[in-house]
Order: sequence, then structure tokens, then C-alpha cells
Amino acid sequence: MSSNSWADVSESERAPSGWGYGNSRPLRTNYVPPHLRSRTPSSEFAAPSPGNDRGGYGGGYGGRGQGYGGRASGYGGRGGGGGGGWNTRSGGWDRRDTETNPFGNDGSAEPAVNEQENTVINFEAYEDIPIETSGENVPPPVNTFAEIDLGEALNLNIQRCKYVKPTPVQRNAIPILVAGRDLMACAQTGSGKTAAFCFPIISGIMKDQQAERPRGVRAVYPLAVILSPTRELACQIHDEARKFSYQTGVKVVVAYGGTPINQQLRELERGVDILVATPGRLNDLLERGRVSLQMVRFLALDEADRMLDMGFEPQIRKIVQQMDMPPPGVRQTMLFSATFPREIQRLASDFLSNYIFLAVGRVGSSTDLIVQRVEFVNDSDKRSHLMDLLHAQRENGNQGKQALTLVFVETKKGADSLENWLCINGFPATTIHGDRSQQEREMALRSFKTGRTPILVATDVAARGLDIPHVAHVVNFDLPNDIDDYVHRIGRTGRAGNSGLATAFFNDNNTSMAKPLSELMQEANQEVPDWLTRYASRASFGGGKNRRSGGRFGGRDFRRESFSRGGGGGDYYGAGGGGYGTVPGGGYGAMPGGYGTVPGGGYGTVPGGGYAPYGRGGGAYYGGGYGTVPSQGYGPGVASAWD
Ligand SMILES: Nc1ncnc2c1ncn2[C@@H]1O[C@H](COP(=O)(O)OP(=O)(O)OP(=O)(O)O)[C@@H](O)[C@H]1O
Repeated sequence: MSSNSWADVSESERAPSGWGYGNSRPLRTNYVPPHLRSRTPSSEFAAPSPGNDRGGYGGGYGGRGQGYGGRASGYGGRGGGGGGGWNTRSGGWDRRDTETNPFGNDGSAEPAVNEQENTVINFEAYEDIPIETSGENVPPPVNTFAEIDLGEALNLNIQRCKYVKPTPVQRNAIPILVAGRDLMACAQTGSGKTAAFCFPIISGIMKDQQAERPRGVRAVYPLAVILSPTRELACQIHDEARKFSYQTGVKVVVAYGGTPINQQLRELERGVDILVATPGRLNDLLERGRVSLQMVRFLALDEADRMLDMGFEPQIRKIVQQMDMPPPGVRQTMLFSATFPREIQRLASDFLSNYIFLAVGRVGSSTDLIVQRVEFVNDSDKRSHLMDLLHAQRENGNQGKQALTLVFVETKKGADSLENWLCINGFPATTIHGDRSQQEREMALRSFKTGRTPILVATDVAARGLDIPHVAHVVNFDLPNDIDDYVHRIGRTGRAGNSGLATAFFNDNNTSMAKPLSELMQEANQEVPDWLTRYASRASFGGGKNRRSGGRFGGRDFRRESFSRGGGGGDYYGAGGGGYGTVPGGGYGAMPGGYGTVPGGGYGTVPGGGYAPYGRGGGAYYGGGYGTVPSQGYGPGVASAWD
């Protein structure tokens, strides 16, 4: 089926009951709302719901059996999509009757069915984007939401969001996830990854015919867990997921640190299908026995590479591997980010089963919707230089209004001090960083979003995931030490097909960033100043953790690299190889260097083995050859290092 507009969607929805998988055996919906599941046998609620005249269809790709042991095999052993009928869930008990409208418009939330092309997103910007997938039996992409069987209630919400057609990551990821497959997906900042994992989760829960959960006295049993590295991002995902699940009967709850836990506990007690959480708070809830992961069918890690880096990995392992969550292959796991260093891919594969790797655009690349500038500015001149930029911006701005500008700095103290200085100099600014209370952080974000304080000075806490409309300019007042952080930071502008501007202040303290930065800019068709190229060529000797050599599009699935290469390499996340510069991509397969047999050689315990901040050796990215040992090898072929 192919369809181009929402009119087609409506048409297909009017079709009689055969719109599922065209199969027989209608079932009565036996959905039980989450707040009652732990108390009441589901049979009491199995009465046919008056508003739901579509029977479910048990056929298709294989429905789920009892518990999580019994899924019929479909793609790769997990039944996945298509099993159940749609639980449209009307009835006396339905929480949809009292649900607040998250769209916050006229209250009726009437979908804009006939709305033409979405005004929010410039799809042409994505037309030529290269897509790469690997893994077994990759389900084909779709061109429209109508081609995917997401269910009526969710389709209405997609219309309410004015999403006319799927973005490239959605086109590819949604069918994969609806088919029940595990996924590691890498797509550029601002390209719609949130919906790409939320839609299949919501739709999967709506289809679930097996909604009975244990009757815990204290614990609640979410069916899906979405983890996010920051509290603000957790809130944002929660807000989005609430919109997508409006009137579906699927209940989304958020839990994050820095706010009283009791309030969140009360919310959880009212029932939860999808729990969006930060790892620390979720661990707390698990330890208190207030949440059980026993019934989790879907696990999503947003900003997955961050979630699995040194800071978070132990907490994630605890949640995913040491509590009562079903193992990979039983639950469905989805990892999303704009960047996926190779050694993180390797770590991540522990959490996945027979997964598909999807790269939309080049892994870790920035979108060329963002104009990137880099200027040489000594530390002592940074403030006055920033001031010049802000003045120019104000003059060119709309009616002298300051455009929203996000300024990234290295430290919390630096953030406070710059904020103060800007305010004194007539530029209304606020700040967000880890030393501020959660209330202050949320207030700062609101004040920035509404334009009341159009300048936000931030540490990396605001670098990932935040979707703030109309950020015109991102200034890297202090450059990060990691090119991936740079990619995420500048990705706060140029979102959803819009253009944006990113300016970086570079000086002698940032020489390690010269090469990856100039490569990244080249890939994104940006003008690289000659002086930066000179810095970059000097920095070539010795490799370094931020290597981005290669220049081939597309993400590299590390599984492919492992099998297809020996020690050589040259891709960014490629199979390692010697330091670049004098020996670009030179393979040193025969040199053990301690990386051969220990995946991620020295990870964690031998920081010097790889690159210090991450302590990971082995991979090309942070791997050997760093610093003074330019062409250190990676052992007898990377294949052995990663397999
Ligand atoms: N199909 C669509 N049509 C129109 N707008 C969309 C569509 N999908 C997503 N958007 C909008 O695009 C914006 C960016 O989406 P989102 O925040 O999910 O990006 P992301 O890929 O997760 O970015 P990041 O890597 O920074 O986390 C959001 O405002 C979202 O509402």
C-alpha cells in the first residue's frame, strides 16, 4: 500500500475490519487499564468495549503467547508487531474520559486531517540522505505513516502533531521495530528519533492482548522503559510520549532525580505502561521495590552512546542485567543516538539480540542544515567576542529582538560567571548546569524557550536531545574535548529541517579538536579556515581519540567492520589501524599492543590503555595511537578485538 496524504490515511481507516493483517479470528479486546491491573483479574474487564468495533487479529507476524517465554516466532524469533488487535479501549472505566489534552489547544484536539505538508519540517533537506542498514532480514522502509499499521488512535495523534510524513529515520526504524526487531539506530540531531521509538512502543502496547500483570502490593509493572541521560530530556520525552499516546489508553509516567520521589510514586501508583526515567531515579525506585521490570517488553535507550559510556554504564547494567528485566531476545531493545562510537556499539551489543543496525546519514555527522563557523579567539578575548556576536545578532534580528542563543561553556562556575557578566552588560541571560536545583534548571529552560531570557549559558547538561524551537545560534564559547559532544551541542539548532548557525571559539587549548573538527566541517560541506587546516595537519601525528578519518558516508556497523577487516582501517568507527597522518589508515594487525584479545582493551581499569577520559582502548576512535605513540597497533586484527 502506498499513500501520500492524510486523506489516504482516513480512507484506510474507514475500511472494514480487514485493516489489520487481513487475518481471521477476531478476538475480544481484554485490555485492563494500568491502575486496575494490579488489583483486578482482567476477566472482569474483558467485556467488549462499546466503541471498539474492530476485532483484533491474532495472525500476522505472530502474536505473543503467555508471559514472555512464549512469543511465536516472526522476525528473528520475536513475534513483534501485528499480533494483537487494537485496544481502542472505550468503556466506562476508560481513563481517556478524563485525560487532559496534552496538545493544549482548543480542547477538542481535532486533528488537522487535511493539512497539507507540515510547515514545521523541511523534508527536502533530507531527500538525499544516505541510509545504511545491516543485519538479517531487514524489513523494508515505508514512505508514509499510513503504510504502517500503528492503530487508529495513534494515527490521530500523529495528525494532531501535524506530522504529515515520516522523517528518514522514522521511515526506516518504525517498520523494523513494529516487526519486533532489536535496533541500534544512528540518525542526525533533530531528525525525529523520539517518535521513531515512541510510535512502535505505543502501538505495541495498544496491540497487546496479554496485558495482565502481576498483582504486586507495592510495585508497579511497566511494559516499556525509556531511559534518558538528563532530567530535562526525560521530561521532554514524557511530554512527547503523552501527546503520541493521547486517547490510546496507554499511560506514560516520568521519574527523574532532583524532585520529591513521593509525588512520582503517587503518579506511578495510578498506573503506568511506559516509564520514562533517568537511571539514578529508576535505580532508586527499583531498590525500594516500587517498580518491577518483570513485564518490560520494550526497552529504549535514548542518547544510547551516552547511556553506555563510563558515567552511566554501571547503572544501566544494573537496571538491565541485574534486576528482573527479561533478557534480550525476550524484551525488545532499541538504542538511538546521533553518535555511536565503535566501542560503545560493541558494549551495546550485550543488550541486544539479532539486531539491525541503521544509520541515517553518516554516524556522528552533523547536518549541513547547520552553518558552522570556527573563529580563533584567545581565552581573554572570548567575552568581548561573544558580545560582538550578540550585538550583531540583535541588530539583524527581528525587530531588534535577540534571537535565541545557546552558549556552551566548560564549567558550572564558568556558566554562572558568564551569565552574570551578560546580564550586567544588558543581555538577559540565564543558565543551566548541574549545580542548580532542578526547579531552577526547569525555570531557566522555560524562560529561555519563551524568549524571556533569550540567552542560555549551559554546560553539557543541555547538549543532548533538547528540542527547543527557534534556537538560532549555538556558540561553543568553550569547545568540548570530544567531537561527539560538539555534534550534539550544535544539534540544538538546525532541527527538523530548519537551518541554524553554530560558532566555535578555538584557540591553542583546543588543538586536539582541530582535526576532527575540520573533518566534520568538510563532511558537512562547511568552509574550513586555512588556519584550522594547518592546526589539523599538525595534530595528525599521534592519532588521537577524536579521529574521524575515512570520509565515507554512513555509519559503520561494528559487526561488519569486525568481519571485513584485519587491522587496517581508516573509517571513523572503522577497524582501527595505525595513527593517521603519516600512516593514514595504516593497518598494524600484527602488533598486539594489548588490544587484540581484550575487547575494548583495558576498558575502565587501565585508563591509559585507551584514551584517558573514557579509558577505552581497542577501538579506532579512542584507541591506541593516542598521544606520543602515533602508530600503535590494535592487535592481531580488530576482528579478534571485537568478537
Ligand atoms: N514526521 C515528522 N514531521 C514533522 N515534524 C517532526 C516529525 N518527526 C519529528 N518531528 C519534529 O522534529 C523535531 C525534532 O525531533 P526529535 O527531538 O525527536 O529529534 P532527535 O532526532 O531525537 O534529536 P536529538 O538527536 O537532538 O535528540 C521535534 O520538534 C519533532 O516534533
